[in-house]
Amino acid sequence: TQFTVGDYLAERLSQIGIINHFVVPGDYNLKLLDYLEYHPKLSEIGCCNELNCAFAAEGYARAHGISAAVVTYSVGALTAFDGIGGAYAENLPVILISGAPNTNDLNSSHILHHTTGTHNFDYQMDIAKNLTVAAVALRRANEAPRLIDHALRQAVLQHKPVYIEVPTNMATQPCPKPGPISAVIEPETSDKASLEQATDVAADLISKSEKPIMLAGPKIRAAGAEKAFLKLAGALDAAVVVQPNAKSFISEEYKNYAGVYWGLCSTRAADKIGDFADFFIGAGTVFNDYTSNGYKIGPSAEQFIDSDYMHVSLPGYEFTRVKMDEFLSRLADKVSKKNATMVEYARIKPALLNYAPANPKELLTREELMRQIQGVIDGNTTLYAETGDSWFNGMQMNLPEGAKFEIEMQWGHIGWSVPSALGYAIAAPKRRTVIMVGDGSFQLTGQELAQMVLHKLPVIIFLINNRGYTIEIQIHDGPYNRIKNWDYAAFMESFNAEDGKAKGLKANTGEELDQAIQIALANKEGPTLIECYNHTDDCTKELVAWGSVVGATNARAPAADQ
Ligand SMILES: Cc1ncc(Cn2nnc(CCOP(=O)(O)OP(=O)(O)O)c2C)c(N)n1
Ligand SMILES: [Mg+2]
Repeated sequence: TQFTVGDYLAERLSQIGIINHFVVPGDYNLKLLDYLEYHPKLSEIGCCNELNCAFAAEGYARAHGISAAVVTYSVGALTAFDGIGGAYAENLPVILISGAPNTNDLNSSHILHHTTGTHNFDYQMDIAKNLTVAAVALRRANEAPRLIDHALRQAVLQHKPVYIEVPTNMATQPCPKPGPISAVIEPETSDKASLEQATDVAADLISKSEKPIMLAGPKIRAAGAEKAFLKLAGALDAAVVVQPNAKSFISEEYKNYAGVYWGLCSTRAADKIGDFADFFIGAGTVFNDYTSNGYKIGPSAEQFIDSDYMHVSLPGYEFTRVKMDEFLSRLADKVSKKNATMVEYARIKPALLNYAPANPKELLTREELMRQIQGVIDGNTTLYAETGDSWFNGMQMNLPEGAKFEIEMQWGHIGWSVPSALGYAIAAPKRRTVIMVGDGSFQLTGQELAQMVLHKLPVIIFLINNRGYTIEIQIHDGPYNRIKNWDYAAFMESFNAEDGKAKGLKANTGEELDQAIQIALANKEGPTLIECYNHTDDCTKELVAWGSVVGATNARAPAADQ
């Protein structure tokens, strides 16, 4: 049969490593979906809506490295864009593929369905350009190979989302076969002279410091620089702290690990050893308003080196085209031991958080809830922490070697965790995926549990029901933070319909939670949701403190000269 544009796109998606792609069908993309299904190494995962489809692809990329979501034009893509903005914010290469009107209609007087009913067909591409690092529209079959390869290469190199628009009559068009995939995936490398000079300058700054500390930020995973970071940490033998949205990117059992560096929300006295240090060697850090507690924590520019995927910032210097991992690895060859922060940390290192068991008959407290969730986390577990007090509860969890932690602190879209964890579990079915999600967040996207039932994914969902938007209450309260309660356990069971194996359980006491967890761990045939009682006022002290700082930061008056 004739090789087509649809075959080209399918082959390229498979060649960059995608096995499952996430879809919501629509008449603008049905033929394209057929070609993806024809491909022997691609199979689709259907989602209930396009926001969840984009989030599921985002989660697949967290576990698998790269992903694709396929949606229909306008009514599909516009909600998918919310998840794509999240993928951009979180440095995840999601390839958003959208159906589009037949090319014959684009410059005609025809009015088409799913559009605003005008002759303007550009609004979708205009939005896509703001939320991706490459946005292409396949208007002629002979251009498809070049445009597809360009978009995919930008996703692979920059670890950011891209957009490919496929008119409904394009997938079937004849198209040349692809050349070697190296054209798309060949990595970039540093400019040699810049790499040498950047590491000379950095080594000199470090030699002049007395107590350097290392700080891993959220972009270190996207840059694939974790090993190089540890090579430098080993050469220096300095203390290592991580930003909250880099938790687990460095093993919490690493000999020099000193906790999450997040001011008053820190763990393991990371803030104290950070205050002791006189120089920060950062990698992939982002001090946004939430991770800097209202711009109140973090090193001064004079005592801070940082690096992103392809550039390095040092006091008085900026080097472009220097790759983070190559920079860290090369720098490790040029530094000598400077372990003052590890010597000091040995003196101040606190005992690990360890709550005493509560009376099993008593109403669940937050501490008892967290003590029992801690017990579920083993070296094969990935813990998802949804926006809410789950951020602060999750942050305090101690992760054994091999455990992973997923959070979305830059985009911070409530409801992200359930669909994202679906994608994650599809990519990594052998891992134990556990979600901590509040009642408010869950109400946005909980229906995606249906796919976990369909695909028999044994995800464990701790639905923390504190009757409302507690994180918002702590930032600024009002009637809008109260929500209608659901029967979340029944909601979970409702997805079984005639043949599912999901379980929806309620836990109001320590004893009920313990029993529910045993049932959840034994349920290999589907997800288990445990609706946990949590009194509205029983939240972390960190959320209370952080909420007031963030609330005040949000409320700053306009600067006088604005
Ligand atoms: C898409 C989206 N819409 C609104 C918000 C604002 N927001 N952030 N957190 C919340 C409430 C979260 O409530 P829950 O999930 O119940 O969490 P907690 O009660 O804090 O444990 C809102 C409404 C948001 N972060 N994302
Ligand atoms: Mg809540």
